Amino acid sequence: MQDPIIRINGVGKTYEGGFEALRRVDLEIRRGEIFALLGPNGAGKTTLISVICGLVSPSSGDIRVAGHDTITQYRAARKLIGLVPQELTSEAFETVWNTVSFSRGLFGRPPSPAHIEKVLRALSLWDKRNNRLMTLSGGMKRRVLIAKALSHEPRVLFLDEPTAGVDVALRREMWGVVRRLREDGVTIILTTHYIEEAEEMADRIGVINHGEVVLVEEKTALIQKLGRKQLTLQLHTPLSRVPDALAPFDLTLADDGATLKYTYDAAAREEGEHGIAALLSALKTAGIRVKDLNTRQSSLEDIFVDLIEERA
Ligand SMILES: Nc1ncnc2c1ncn2[C@@H]1O[C@H](COP(=O)(O)OP(=O)(O)OP(=O)(O)O)[C@@H](O)[C@H]1O
Repeated sequence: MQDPIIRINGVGKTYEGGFEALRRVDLEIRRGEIFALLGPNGAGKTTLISVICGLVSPSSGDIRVAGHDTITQYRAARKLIGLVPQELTSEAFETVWNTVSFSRGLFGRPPSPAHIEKVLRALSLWDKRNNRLMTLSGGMKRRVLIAKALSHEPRVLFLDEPTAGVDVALRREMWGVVRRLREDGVTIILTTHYIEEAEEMADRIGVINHGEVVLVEEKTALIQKLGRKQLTLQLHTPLSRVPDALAPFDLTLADDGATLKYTYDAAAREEGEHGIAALLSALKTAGIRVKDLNTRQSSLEDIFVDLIEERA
């Protein structure tokens, strides 16, 4: 495997007052991936991002960004990182161009109008470059946040809940922006409360709960591995109970007597003893006629809720 762009090694954080927000986190972020960090409120997502960005010092462990230690080589590490916070701070009277150019200067980079132009064009902000921030729509302000974070040409971009509180159209637009950045080779780490966002965007997913990374997995593998499938059968004639012959399938009969549900591991072979083909044939033998059927794959949301509840 390629060298990871971020290597987090045994990182813990205990805040003053004794609250342990992170417990021995080990995590590697791959170059060029979109990594979604999921977790309930207070799980430690912002703390982890802040530690990686050098805004909060870890109580234990160490972090390397492209080989640079975030404490002993802070400037070199920080230069490679862009951080998109949730909200714009008060620069209402500044123009888009000045705000973004100024951000670049903060990282000690020499002025580069060509780079600022490229960023503004990529984010569809070029026409607005001379507008004051206060005159922009919510969606444009979000894009300015990203432009600022990209002004110094980082290789890793952190997005802290990039679409919190925005409408569906804008959320989709933001997803498009993030995907294009990835195509440019930027590694993206985003935190989100929206499972749909992780499901849509991420290559890999990390789940953090009570300061611990409880799971890291490729998104597709995660859905396949932990996902369950549910087969719903609409029966021709309602049943009063599930016939004994079907007991091995562990079916549930809805109150109307006409809906049977069968839940099974998505990873399990469907042809097995308890597979769908076996079930359909057993139904036939039992003389139960099926009017309609459909299957549903459990979503990442189902998986996530199960995981968090398990560990609560
Ligand atoms: N400066 C601080 N001092 C003491 N405790 C803190 C401090 N900052 C955060 N915490 C606590 O650490 C825990 C983790 O907070 P953090 O902000 O990292 O969670 P989060 O996963 O980002 O949550 P959310 O989804 O609500 O933003 C919380 O219980 C929080 O109250």
